[in-house]
Amino acid sequence: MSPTLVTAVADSSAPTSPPTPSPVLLTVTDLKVHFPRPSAGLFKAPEVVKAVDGVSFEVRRGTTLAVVGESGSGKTTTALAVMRLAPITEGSVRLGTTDLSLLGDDAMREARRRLQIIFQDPYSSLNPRQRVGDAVRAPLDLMKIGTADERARRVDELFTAVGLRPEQKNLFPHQFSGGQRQRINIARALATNPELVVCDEPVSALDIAIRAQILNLLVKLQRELGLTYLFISHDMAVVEHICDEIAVMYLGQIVERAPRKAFFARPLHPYSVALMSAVPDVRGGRARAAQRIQLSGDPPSPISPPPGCRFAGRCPVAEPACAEALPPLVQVEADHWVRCRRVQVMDGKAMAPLELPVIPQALPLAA
Ligand SMILES: Nc1ncnc2c1ncn2[C@@H]1O[C@H](COP(=O)(O)OP(=O)(O)OP(=O)(O)O)[C@@H](O)[C@H]1O
Repeated sequence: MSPTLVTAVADSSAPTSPPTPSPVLLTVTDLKVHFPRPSAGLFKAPEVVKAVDGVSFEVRRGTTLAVVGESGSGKTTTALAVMRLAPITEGSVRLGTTDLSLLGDDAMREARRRLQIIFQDPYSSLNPRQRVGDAVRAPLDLMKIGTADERARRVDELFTAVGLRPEQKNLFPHQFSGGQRQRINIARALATNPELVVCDEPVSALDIAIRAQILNLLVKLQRELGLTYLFISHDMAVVEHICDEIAVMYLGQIVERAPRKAFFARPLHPYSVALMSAVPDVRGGRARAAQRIQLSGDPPSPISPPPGCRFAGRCPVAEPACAEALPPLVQVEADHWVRCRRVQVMDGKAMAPLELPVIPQALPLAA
């Protein structure tokens, strides 16, 4: 018997331990992206838009972290900064052991093969006058990867991987549907064999019927190629389908971070609870929509965020103290982090100050 088989037999009687988590691929530490704006008047100081204001997270290899939040919360800017397509004001973005924030232009060009992005709009992200095969091959040409024959073979392989036929490479973008165009964008993003793929709302411009197909394709490719996704979305139903972990952003900061199961079972931050209560498709169907937690007002300006909790002015359970000092992001349960002074921990269990509305049991249909 070979030593490997001996080990396998011996292990079969051992108690099963939880699977070892994969190593961290992406580490974002205290990321800030501040955009200067010209001053509004001759004697006024220039203003700064604090689009991302101290964001930290990690993504493990082969897993998906979803970043959610309302429009303007800083999701896209975070994604662009990770790609080094938005200027990093402070903080660091590490891919494995490489600190992307320190790389010069040449080194960053080289690093780009390891991380790619898929944008929201499958229409505008393709050049209408370029054959789609050339578009998919472009990153390989640009980075001088492989010979001409190898690049051509790779394009065929990529078309097949995303569910298209290699012969379709000679067509132009207008000859494809929206879903097919997004498949072409995915093929292009995968051309250089990246480790990290940043997906910025990749299905929100598509018809509902096509969304599930593209999400399933992303899941399949992740499984087959061991991809790591940073997935930006405002759609909780989409996120529940695809993520392993979730981070909720509000006005440039993360207010809650948790594994998918824990978050969808019981969000803890009042903003997360309000977001979830507004989603008719996630847990509770229309009954949930009828009991929506209405938030009053708009988020404050990212130019002059309030000194305390940034959500305090709209929070249904805020106390006066909430407006005084910014609460830190605190770990309240295993891997579950919340930025809210109202979340208390008792006997190792976090208590939410605002619970999701109770879902009435569906009534049986009358005979
Ligand atoms: N280049 C820029 N210059 C100045 N302000 C910017 C710039 N890019 C983004 N912002 C501002 O930063 C804030 C965050 O924007 P961002 O697009 O990251 O939010 P988002 O959560 O992705 O929203 P959406 O879902 O609408 O794209 C917004 O107030 C936005 O107006």
